[in-house]
Parts: sequence; C-alpha cells; structure tokens
Amino acid sequence: MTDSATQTADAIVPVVEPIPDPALNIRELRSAALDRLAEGAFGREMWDYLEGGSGDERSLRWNEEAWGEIRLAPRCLVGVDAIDTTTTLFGSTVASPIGLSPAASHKIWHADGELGVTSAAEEAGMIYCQSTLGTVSMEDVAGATSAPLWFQLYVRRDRDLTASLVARAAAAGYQALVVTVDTPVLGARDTDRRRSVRLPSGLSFANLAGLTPRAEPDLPAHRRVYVERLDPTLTWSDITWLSELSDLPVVVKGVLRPDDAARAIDAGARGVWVSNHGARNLDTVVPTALALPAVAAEVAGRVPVVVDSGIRRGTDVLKALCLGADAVFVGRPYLYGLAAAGREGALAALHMLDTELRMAMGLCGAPSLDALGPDLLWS
Ligand SMILES: Cc1cc2nc3c(=O)[nH]c(=O)nc-3n(C[C@H](O)[C@H](O)[C@H](O)COP(=O)(O)O)c2cc1C
Ligand SMILES: CCCCC(=O)C(=O)O
Repeated sequence: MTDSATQTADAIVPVVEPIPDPALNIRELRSAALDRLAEGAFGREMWDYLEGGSGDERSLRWNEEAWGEIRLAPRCLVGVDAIDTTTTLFGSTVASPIGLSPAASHKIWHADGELGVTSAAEEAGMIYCQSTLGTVSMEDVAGATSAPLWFQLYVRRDRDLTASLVARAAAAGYQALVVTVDTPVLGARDTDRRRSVRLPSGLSFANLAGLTPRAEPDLPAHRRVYVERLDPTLTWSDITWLSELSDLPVVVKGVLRPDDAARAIDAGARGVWVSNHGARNLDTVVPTALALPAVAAEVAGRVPVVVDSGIRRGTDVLKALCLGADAVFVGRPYLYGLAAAGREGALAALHMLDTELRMAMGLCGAPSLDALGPDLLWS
C-alpha cells in the first residue's frame, strides 16, 4: 500500500488534464457548450441568445417534441450494406441532405467563427447558408471554402443596399439566395430584451461594413442591433423583384402554410424553406414537423423543399425526408458544437447527425434517399 504522505507531488497531481468524454449526441454537445460559455464574461448572455425562443418557449419545446413523436415503421430484410446519402440541390451534388441554417454572428461563440464552421461543412459534404448578419464577410467565406454556399438575405428597407448584397452574393459564387420572410418584426425574445443583446466590441456585421443605410426610425439602443436590419414592409412583390434581380435561385425561408408555398412559387421562388425560425419569433407557432406534410404536398416536387427547426437526431432528419423534404437543415446543433470546441465541435455536430441518419436509414431498410417515404412512418 502506498503511504500518501510519502508520494511525490508528480504522483499526486495528474500531469495531464483528464480528457472529458467526447459528446456522443447533440444533447451532450449542448451541455458542453453551456459549460464552456459559462466560463466567459458574456457567456450567459451569449448562451441565452443562442438557445432562447420567444415568449414562453412553447414552440421551442414543441419543435423537438413533434419530430420525436412521429413513430417509425421500418422495413426489414432489404439489404443495407451500402448507405447512400448523396443528393443534388440547385445543381450541386452534396454528400448529405443535411445543411447548416443561417445564423448571425458566429464569432460571439468562438473565434473560429464562420470560417471554422464552413470548413466543417466542407469536410462533412454539407451546404452552408451564410447569414446577412455574419461576423465574416460573404466574400471571405466564399474565398476560404469549397463547400456549396447559399446566402441568407435580410431584406433592408433600403432596396439599393439590398440589391448590392444580392449582387455581391452572385459575384462571390453563392448558389442560392435564401430570403427570410418570417421576421418582418422582432418577436418577444424576452431574455435578449432584458439583457440588451449586442455584438461584443471588436466584432461587426462584416457584410454590412461600410454600407450606410438610409435613415431608419429612431429606436432604443437595445433594439437597434437587429430591428434596424428588418423590413416590415416586405411583401410578395419583393420576392418577384428578388427573383428577377439575379440568376440566383430564390428560396423563401419561413413558410409554414401550403397557400404561402404556392404563392412563393407563383412569385418566382425556386425553393421553399419550411421553418419557424427555431421558435425564436412567434411563440405557439406550429412546429415544422406538423407543417411540412401539407407544404410538401402543395409543392408536389415543383421546387425543392427544405425544412429546419427542432432537428436534433438522425431519426428527425429521416422523418423530415419521409415527409417530403429534399434537405434538412440545423441551426443550434452546429452552434452548440462551435461554442463547445470551435471548428472541431461544429464538425462533431455534423458527424453526429450524419452518422445517426445513416444508422436510421440502415435500420429502416432504406439504403438511399429515394427509398425514404411516408410508408416508413407509422400511421
Ligand atoms: C443564434 C441563432 C441565430 C440565427 N440567425 C439567423 C439569421 O441571421 N437569419 C435567419 O434567417 N435565421 C437565423 N436563425 C434561424 C435559423 O436559420 C434556423 O431557422 C433555426 O435555428 C432552426 O432551428 P434549430 O435551431 O432548432 O435547428 C438563427 C438561429 C439561431 C439559433
Ligand atoms: C433580427 C434577427 C437577428 C438574427 C436572427 O435571425 C436570430 O437571432 O434568430
């Protein structure tokens, strides 16, 4: 037996820090993100901005629950030794139907920021959609990656400035213009309102650098950061204008109703994105798992249907594909990874979802995406 009193310091104090168990799933990555952010000066503020929903956060809970509640009816004895998840969207063939939803200001969670995340998307073979409100410019993102890129547009009141963003996205090689239509005004994001969410010093909205917007209404300081960047006058005629403005296919993000999906296509959109913005805007809004089937039925294959909000497992991805989505995007999951461990954490999140999707496809007797259909859902 060792007498602890005679042990040397080296024997008592571990020389190497214990390595934390790597997170195995998005829930564990979420905990890791929370732990890491809790150490930083503005960590709690940044966590609340990442995680929060609007109002009483009912839709935030529903989003995840609604995917979870759909039950699977797997086929057996199909032969699933080779699983193929490749798909083609707007002319680009990608390894996975999972994509990265646009999210503002990645650098507030980790210095790796947008470049780290796009590098992870490239390695995972997934589409990255950059936000208008990125902390790295769209040109710098495009110059640093060969990942397929889409550009998310917040239409500005100043249409000349808006048109200049679209022209830059086209010139920089983005492959689609995602127009967010579910945020004409800001919702009841109570935690952000209480904490006056703002960009930490040293960071800026790089796409908007040097652009002076037309004078906008006077707002209290805490509402300026985001509200100034929204346009409550947006209507369907703007979708037509945008779809004629460049060759970029316009994808309308934030559709929840079949009649709006039909109007989007009539207005010139070449893609429909079913989203409730991760329940960050309108509380008690329908979860996308419930909205998707009717939208997909209305679209009927005329244009690609994308879905996001509440996807946390490969089984959620599989269910969305069975319900008619052509691609399934995630927001918070890769941001948890980014906040927990920068580029490597974001990559871990993408690998988790990809691995789980492949497992679910194998277990459901669906070796390729075209084998996924509503018959795999228990009714
Ligand atoms: C922190 C954060 C910032 C976001 N910023 C944007 C944005 O700039 N533009 C946009 O269209 N959507 C934005 N979204 C919404 C996402 O694109 C996406 O619709 C949502 O996160 C999907 O839900 P999920 O987080 O449950 O996956 C943001 C979401 C989060 C969590
Ligand atoms: C005004 C919206 C700011 C970015 C965003 O879309 C989000 O935080 O969800």
